[in-house]
Amino acid sequence: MATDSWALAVDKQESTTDSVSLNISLAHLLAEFPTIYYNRPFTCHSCLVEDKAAQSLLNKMIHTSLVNTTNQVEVLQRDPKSPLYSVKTFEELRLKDELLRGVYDMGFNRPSKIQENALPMMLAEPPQNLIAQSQSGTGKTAAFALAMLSHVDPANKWTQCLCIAPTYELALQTGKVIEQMGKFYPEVKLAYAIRGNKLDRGTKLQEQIVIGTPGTVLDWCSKLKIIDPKKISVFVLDEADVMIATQGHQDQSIRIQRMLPNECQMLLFSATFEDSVWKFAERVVPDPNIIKLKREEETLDTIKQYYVLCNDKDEKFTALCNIYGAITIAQAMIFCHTRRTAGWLSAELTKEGHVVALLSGEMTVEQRATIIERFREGKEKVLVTTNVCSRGIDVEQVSVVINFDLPIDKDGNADNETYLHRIGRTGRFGKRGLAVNMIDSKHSMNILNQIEEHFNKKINKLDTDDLDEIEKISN
Ligand SMILES: Nc1ncnc2c1ncn2[C@@H]1O[C@H](COP(=O)(O)OP(=O)(O)OP(=O)(O)O)[C@@H](O)[C@H]1O
Repeated sequence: MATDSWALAVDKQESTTDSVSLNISLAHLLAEFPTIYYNRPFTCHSCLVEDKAAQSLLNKMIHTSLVNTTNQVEVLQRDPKSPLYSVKTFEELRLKDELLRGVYDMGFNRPSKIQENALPMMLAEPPQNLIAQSQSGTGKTAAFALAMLSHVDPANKWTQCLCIAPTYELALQTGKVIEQMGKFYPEVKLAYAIRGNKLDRGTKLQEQIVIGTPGTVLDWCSKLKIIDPKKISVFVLDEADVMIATQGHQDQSIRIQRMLPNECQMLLFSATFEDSVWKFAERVVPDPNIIKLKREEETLDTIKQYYVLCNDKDEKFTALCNIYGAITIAQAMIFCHTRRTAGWLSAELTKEGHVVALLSGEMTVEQRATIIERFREGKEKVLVTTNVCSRGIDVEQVSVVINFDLPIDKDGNADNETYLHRIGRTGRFGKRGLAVNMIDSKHSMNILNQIEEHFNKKINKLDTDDLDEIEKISN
């Protein structure tokens, strides 16, 4: 599976890196492994389509503030009779001063929706197990980072909290949050259980919190006996949906969990909750409380959709220029099927004087995050991209979306879900939008018809040679 190849590539790369000493900060790690973290290009186009790990990382990098939703949190308590606590302030949690300072220093004024319920459960005595699901950017990482930091006893020089993440990069991102939040609590130390961080068998780890990938954590707990799993009181499994995409990681996570004491608190987080995640969660988290925050549904209701008939890509480009000539477009996203078309189109648009950003498959996650960030800040007005690059990314202020090529799945049929994601708006951002689909063959017309049928919405024809007609669509 594609995700496996990503994981394998990471594993391979990690295994070829030199060993580093422990007690290292994130900055130190990045300095040690710059090529892994920043410079690794994506090599396999098809891998990208499925690559949940890369998508997760990209989302983490671009979500520099909370994603707000109007949906209500659903809470299922293990013991429905026990009172349900939720908090509106961090003070109510009676955190240690050092941690409260850390939280405020990160600019958090009040708990996020998911944190309102999750934090009291995670900090309760006796400890409670939790399965929590909410989309990226809703505050899950910050929540369990705070829970781990609150639970450790800094006087005890052994590992008490263990957190596993699917990839090296995701582990580093989470470690960064723990380091930031624990900034005023220097007695608590963090170690990274990732390949390359080689330790001798029998070394006794003094760091109270360990974050790492399943393979290395398993080695440290069993083969190398660096961590005593019986002394772990909090176990966090992050990004469960990404984790289970790799069978090896799933098995390793379960083996780690089996070594922990019964009274250890188990916490599992996931951005999505398909059946497979649920089955896995039930295996690793006994008697859980469950918190779910639904993603806001996207709809096509406020979007005006059109199609344009052309003969080839040059005509599509002319049609695009005509649209630009007739209406004022604040910001547009243009989707192409291949990297090659995207490259060609962005070059052509640049020649026409547009300030264009190109998101392309060979870019690193870091480069992609920078481009998305710039576009979100309005530094570029046009973003040309392939679907692969933009999956899962919300750029809400875009008012015009052009499907230079329609989205198709691997069998060549209409990819309705992707169409909705490109064009749809959530209730919150229900402002009117405009979508134009470029049709250049019988096949693409057929795709368009499939899309119309699926959403039961008619898509009207637009004559881009008629400037008056184009002007009308922007009103
Ligand atoms: N209570 C809060 N107040 C303000 N900002 C917050 C709060 N909690 C988290 N954030 C910020 O919101 C962003 C998203 O939070 P976080 O990374 O914890 O979400 P997440 O659900 O774990 O997302 P992902 O699944 O992508 O890791 C981060 O920039 C984080 O610093």
